Amino acid sequence: MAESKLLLHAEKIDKKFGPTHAVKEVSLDFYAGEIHALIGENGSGKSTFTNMLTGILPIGSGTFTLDGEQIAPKNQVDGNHHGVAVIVQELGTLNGLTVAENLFLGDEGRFMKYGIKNTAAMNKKAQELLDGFGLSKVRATAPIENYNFEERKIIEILKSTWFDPKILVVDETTTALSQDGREKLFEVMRDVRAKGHCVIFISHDMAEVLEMSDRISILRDGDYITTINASDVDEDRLKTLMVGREMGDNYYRTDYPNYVTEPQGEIAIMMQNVSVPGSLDNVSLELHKGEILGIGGLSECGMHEVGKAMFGASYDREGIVQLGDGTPINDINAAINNSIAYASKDRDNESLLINDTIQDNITLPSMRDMGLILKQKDLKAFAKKYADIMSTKMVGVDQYVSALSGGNKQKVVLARWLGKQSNILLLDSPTRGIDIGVKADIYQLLAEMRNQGKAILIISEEIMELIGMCDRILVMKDGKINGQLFRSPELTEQDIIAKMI
Ligand SMILES: Nc1ncnc2c1ncn2[C@@H]1O[C@H](COP(=O)(O)OP(=O)(O)OP(=O)(O)O)[C@@H](O)[C@H]1O
Repeated sequence: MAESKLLLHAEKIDKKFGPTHAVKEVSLDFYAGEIHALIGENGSGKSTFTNMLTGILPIGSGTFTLDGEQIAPKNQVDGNHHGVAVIVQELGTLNGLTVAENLFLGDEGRFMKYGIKNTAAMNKKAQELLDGFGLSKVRATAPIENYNFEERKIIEILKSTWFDPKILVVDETTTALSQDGREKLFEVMRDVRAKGHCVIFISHDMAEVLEMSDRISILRDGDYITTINASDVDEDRLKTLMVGREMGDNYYRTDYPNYVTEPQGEIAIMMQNVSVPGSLDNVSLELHKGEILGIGGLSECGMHEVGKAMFGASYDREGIVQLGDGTPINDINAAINNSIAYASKDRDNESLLINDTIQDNITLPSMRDMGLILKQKDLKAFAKKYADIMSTKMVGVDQYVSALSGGNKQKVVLARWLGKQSNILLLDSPTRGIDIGVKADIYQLLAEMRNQGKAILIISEEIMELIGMCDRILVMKDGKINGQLFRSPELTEQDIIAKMI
């Protein structure tokens, strides 16, 4: 750690949501010039703790003292004015506004003169910031909706740092980013530390936590457990501290089927010459029954459109998507009727009915299989069964999804498709935000489904996940497939990266 000046002190910070005691009198010190990781299982209180610091949530009780001054931000903009910024887990930019308006949201005052906003000056300043951040292709005047999830995340990184915050909270952001986006974020985090400020870094990736942080604090079920120096622990020790028990280190599949260059099994679904403007350029691929097919690539390679296009959810799709028997899949209804499941990377906007209950979210696509008369009791039991299989941390299935932690929301998405018993699963970033314990369970579940003959597509930014789980990996670049690699114990991250760039 560069310096050891106390920058932020949290004193008995506490928060309850009805019956859920999310954060229990947590006291913690953060120093100037450190990257301080906050780790814990899904629902352990990490986001609730930092959301109180950054003004997203009101403080239940307790105090935050930043640089000698007690702060209790009323909202995120107020937080910014107190020197704290956050990059949130989901989308932190607002639709309906331009890029420039998003960048300066709450800070428009700096461009006001005599009560009139100088939009030209605001756009000019925004473009300067974008250019300086290596984002020249993003136009300050364009609506934010013109940009995809990752681009919006990068814009959000810029938004959270241009005013030089003393504390930057990075809440499970890396899994939303591809390799190059991640490097950009790490660069920003190192810069904040070098300036003698502090990064609070929330991540479920233990290797990344060890690589990036100076100190690590652990929360378990809302309780503060301990703080350790990153240099004093290894991954296994961290995992044990986090979950409170020893963890095996075999997450992934250990089998290596002996086909080497040919996928086997019938074709479940295929794309032929599919193009989507700006994303996919004449892509053809086949997904087989009993196969886990991976798709990887750098940002802007188009990989996140593949799942959408196969699910019939892309706008302006050209080309053919059909099942092995020729049934066309041109819209979401046809996809669901033909036993196809899709989990989007943009979980809150595209996968969940965020203002609805866990029960509705899980039962929705299965209702059509449950007969004409739906009994509340049966729907509830159905939802509970699959939420429990996914170890969803919740008060009950009548709880709103918006009240769940990020990782638990993802469990609800997976529980929905598990309940539907879909034969074709198109999973974009399936373990994004999921803690290591549940991650291991999901991998086991996917391996079992594969053995039952289901066809599974995993689109992932996590190269190790692709290597560990897939029979075959397609690497995309510039909207096209740039290479194919087969499962092998010899396959390395470098083999995949080489085809990405
Ligand atoms: N707005 C809310 N209303 C009710 N309960 C909530 C709300 N926000 C969070 N909770 C609950 O508080 C607990 C802590 O959630 P929190 O989001 O802080 O966990 P987390 O450690 O950040 O998890 P993750 O790793 O999944 O992001 C969870 O049980 C969650 O369901």
